Amino acid sequence: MLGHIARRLGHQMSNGLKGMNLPHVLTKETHRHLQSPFDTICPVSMMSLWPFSGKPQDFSQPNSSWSPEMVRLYEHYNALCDAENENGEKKRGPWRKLPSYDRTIKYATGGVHLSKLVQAKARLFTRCIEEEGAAFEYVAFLNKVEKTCVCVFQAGHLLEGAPGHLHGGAIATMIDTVTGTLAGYLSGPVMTAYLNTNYRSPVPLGSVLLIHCALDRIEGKKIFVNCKVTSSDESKLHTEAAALFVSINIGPLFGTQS
Ligand SMILES: CCCCCCCC/C=C\CCCCCCCC(=O)SCCNC(=O)CCNC(=O)[C@H](O)C(C)(C)COP(=O)(O)OP(=O)(O)OC[C@H]1O[C@@H](n2cnc3c(N)ncnc32)[C@H](O)[C@@H]1OP(=O)(O)O
Repeated sequence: MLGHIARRLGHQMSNGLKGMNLPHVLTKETHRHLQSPFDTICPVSMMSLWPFSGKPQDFSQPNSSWSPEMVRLYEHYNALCDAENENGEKKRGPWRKLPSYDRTIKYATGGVHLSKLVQAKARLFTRCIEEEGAAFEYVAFLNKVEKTCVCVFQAGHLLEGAPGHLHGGAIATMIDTVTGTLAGYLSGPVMTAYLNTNYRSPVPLGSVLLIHCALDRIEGKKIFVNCKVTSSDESKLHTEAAALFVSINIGPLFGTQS
């Protein structure tokens, strides 16, 4: 039910919202799935789930803080999104650029325990610093066929850990985000159960990195994803990780019991 909505949302997000009337889709989907007599979350079907006042800002578009290497890699993966067939005609390939917003769903409040103020001010952690280039600059691409995701990440000056180097928590945050996005795309709403991270070599602050994630396997509601973080030319391994995501019921995220 809500899983279906979220999965559809994930698909639409990965399609870049092109040509979509999302408020309409969300309302239609929500109505379609929440009007069962068994649903206890009637209020959700009454409200718009569209979280943004106007057109949402996609924070994974190039901005003036992006280094030439960041732009080069963005353009490289972006070009893979439009493949050509044998006649030289443009067709959609397996790659999709994923848009990135500073919130996902307005009414995914995080639970009834949150105050209205916290709900109103909540932002996705990786998109909470407004100064361009200061923290997490990233863009992710999904390969639907291979069930992989690659993220180009430029680590800003506010993410320092050891002097001059990237904080391990910032690296783990990005791995969680990209592996979680892949798991969420494949299985609908999930939460991280574990994220085992091995830091192999330090990352100079300001570096551009590649985060490669791939699905290992799905066992029931468990989604296992592996991840490697390398330098932008892939010659240096910085971090390896293995993550387990578990499919969840998103009712509690809407402040309901189901
Ligand atoms: C909605 C839209 C979707 C669209 C998607 C695309 C859009 C993308 C947009 C934006 C991208 C942003 C992406 C950000 C991603 C960030 C994610 C986070 O950081 S989440 C925060 C940190 N995580 C927690 O706080 C969890 C806390 N833990 C829990 O809530 C529970 O423990 C949970 C949900 C993980 C599991 O609880 P249970 O009650 O549902 O399930 P049980 O029965 O305990 O476990 C199920 C199976 O998993 C195993 N399991 C659970 N935890 C395990 C563990 N730590 N290690 C090993 N196995 C574990 C169990 O042994 C069991 O296995 P057996 O079915 O018996 O084979």
